[in-house]
Amino acid sequence: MLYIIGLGLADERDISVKGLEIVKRAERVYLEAYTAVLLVDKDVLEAYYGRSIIIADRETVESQSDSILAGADTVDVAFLVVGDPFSATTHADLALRCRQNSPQIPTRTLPNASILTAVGATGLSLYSFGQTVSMVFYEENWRPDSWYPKVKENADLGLHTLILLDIKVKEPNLKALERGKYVFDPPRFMTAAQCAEQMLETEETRAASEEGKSTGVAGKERLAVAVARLGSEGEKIVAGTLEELAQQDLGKPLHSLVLCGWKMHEMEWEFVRDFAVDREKFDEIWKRDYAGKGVQ
Ligand SMILES: C[S@@+](CC[C@H](N)C(=O)[O-])C[C@H]1O[C@@H](n2cnc3c(N)ncnc32)[C@H](O)[C@@H]1O
Repeated sequence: MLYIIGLGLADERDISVKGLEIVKRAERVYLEAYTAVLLVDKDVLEAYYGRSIIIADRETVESQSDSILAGADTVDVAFLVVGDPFSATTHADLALRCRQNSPQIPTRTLPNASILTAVGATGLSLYSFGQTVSMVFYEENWRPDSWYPKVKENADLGLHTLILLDIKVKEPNLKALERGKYVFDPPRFMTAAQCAEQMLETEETRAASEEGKSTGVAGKERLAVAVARLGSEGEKIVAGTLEELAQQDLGKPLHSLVLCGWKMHEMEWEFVRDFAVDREKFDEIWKRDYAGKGVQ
């Protein structure tokens, strides 16, 4: 059996009791370590679980899954995923390969907390979120803004947008590669401030280009909520305009950003304003542009 086990969001103790029992008795234990990370290192997990763990990077999971699935039709293999295994990740692929395997490999999933629901701690109603989008690191010649039309679609419906931020682990260093050397860059995690900055830049670029490309959905005075390390003791939530949040340092990863929808309800506003960098400004903008007004 392949057990796909969610680890939750913060540390080694967020695994469920059921999950831990399986980890303790499984033949092999893998940790998927590229779509999200816990706030603790592998050795802390190993000490708590009493098991050694094999790190499964993207290459292993996507191109060498046979090594993970080997023998899983007869023995138990545990595949650990940070957060919830089927939330904002692509592990349906691994489960599908189990079905297609001959003989078929039975699978079982153990769900856990996910950023998709933990974000409710901001006070924004999960009923009022539209499609989730991802923000990748802008590079010198590559500044993809495919997130923009999706944010616009959500905004047209008055809905909030959860923006998940880029994680780069085990990326080959391109300069070294040109010299024939295979070395990895240090891991990089996008901050909420970097995300806000990129959004403002895209809005500005669109405003300066052909008419109609800029809609204001990522303008300086759009209200948003930045979150860091949700679910951990040191979690942080800060609300403000995109311009304000581009200046906020929320500390260690992981971070996410929520862009507030026009229909932000009074009850949501009351909750969120407690996290505001500048409460007066937050209130003023909410009353002027939001407060259930619908599309502007
Ligand atoms: C690809 S998603 C993986 C989601 C995971 N499977 C889950 O269910 O939460 C990873 C992104 O979610 C966000 N994220 C995950 N955990 C977080 C946390 N505890 N606090 C804030 N953001 C988090 C970050 O933006 C991170 O880059």
